[in-house]
Amino acid sequence: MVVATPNTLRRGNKKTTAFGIPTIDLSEEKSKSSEMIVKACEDYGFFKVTNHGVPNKVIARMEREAVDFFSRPVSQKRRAGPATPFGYGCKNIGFNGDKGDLEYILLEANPLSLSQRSKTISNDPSTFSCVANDYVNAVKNLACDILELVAEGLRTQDKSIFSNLISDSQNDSCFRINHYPPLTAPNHQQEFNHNWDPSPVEQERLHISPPLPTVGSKSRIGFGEHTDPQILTILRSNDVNGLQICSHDGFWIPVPPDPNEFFVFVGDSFQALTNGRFTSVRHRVVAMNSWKTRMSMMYFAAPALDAWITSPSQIKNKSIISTNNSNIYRPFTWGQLKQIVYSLRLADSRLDHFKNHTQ
Ligand SMILES: C=C1C[C@]23C[C@@]1(O)CC[C@H]2[C@@]12CC[C@H](O)[C@@](C)(C(=O)O1)[C@H]2[C@@H]3C(=O)O
Ligand SMILES: O=C(O)CCC(=O)C(=O)O
Ligand SMILES: [Fe+2]
Repeated sequence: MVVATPNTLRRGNKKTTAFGIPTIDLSEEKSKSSEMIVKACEDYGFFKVTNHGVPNKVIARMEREAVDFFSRPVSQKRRAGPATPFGYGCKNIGFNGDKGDLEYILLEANPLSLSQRSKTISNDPSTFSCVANDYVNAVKNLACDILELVAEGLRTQDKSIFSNLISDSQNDSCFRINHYPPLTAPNHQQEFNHNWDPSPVEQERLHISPPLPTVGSKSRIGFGEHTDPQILTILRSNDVNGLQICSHDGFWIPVPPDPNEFFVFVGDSFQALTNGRFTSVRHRVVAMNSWKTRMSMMYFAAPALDAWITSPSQIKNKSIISTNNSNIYRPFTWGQLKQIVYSLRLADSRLDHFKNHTQ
């Protein structure tokens, strides 16, 4: 795959940043932003939102708690692990041998689990769980607003058809904080590896096979290419680069970081809900010549485990579903998709398992 240069990235006359990422200002008129969001979901499965309404204070507090956690000695961080899949993880992603150059915490996004898990994460668990809850609620509201705008843009009768899925009290959403080491600061890197590398005994137990994957000589894979399985992902990072998205024509597009704004990813479930009109965006994180640590926070908005993921009949008419009227996927529940997701590798494509045979 080729890393695109800025010139190859500009398409049409869409409102974009210098690097071609569609940007939607949520303070604009609803009809305009809903149309732009639908277009961005079709063209990229990815966009940036400005004037998102999430208070800076909520973001700053979450960032402070996360920085505090990752700066602890590894022995303390391990009390919150290993990630199975929730908890503290280091270099291992999922259960099937995927590796990345990062450490992370993966949390269930509901208040009860957050409060339980906080006890292993922080010396002041009630503050951590309160701060994480505030953050999760704020980004969940943002995700609901975006899903309502999508419904508006697709002209569905029920404007809450998608947002209801993730606001359900049984929703299975999760929250992840990733922490990537810098690539080029030798001392820092040494300290990072010293702190993070599992012992030889643990390496054997975890079936670790170094070295970590690379792309070219001056970069290392932080988080390998994949699509997110949920409906929507809401990402916020510090000002360190590394995130890349894959365009429909196969170019890796670097996404300039913007700590003040949020990035939104279409997930596999949204692809199925729109009968393939939207496609989930492949993305990855590549550590490149940076002296700084990247830290990103992702809210993965998912429905309840028993919720059916199927394209609503209202949007199955030809004017809205772009390709054809027939269902690409047979109906499945989020729980069924999740089971497939965890049986596969990071880069695998999961929706193929639910394709209708006539396709
Ligand atoms: C290798 C894996 C990790 C993952 C579950 C999987 O089997 C395949 C998808 C991975 C992913 C990517 C997006 C999110 O970060 C995540 C939490 C998810 O829902 O799917 C991770 C899973 C994980 O790290 O547990
Ligand atoms: O850390 C990032 O910037 C993105 C990570 C990601 O894609 C994920 O955790 O699913
Ligand atoms: Fe992702």
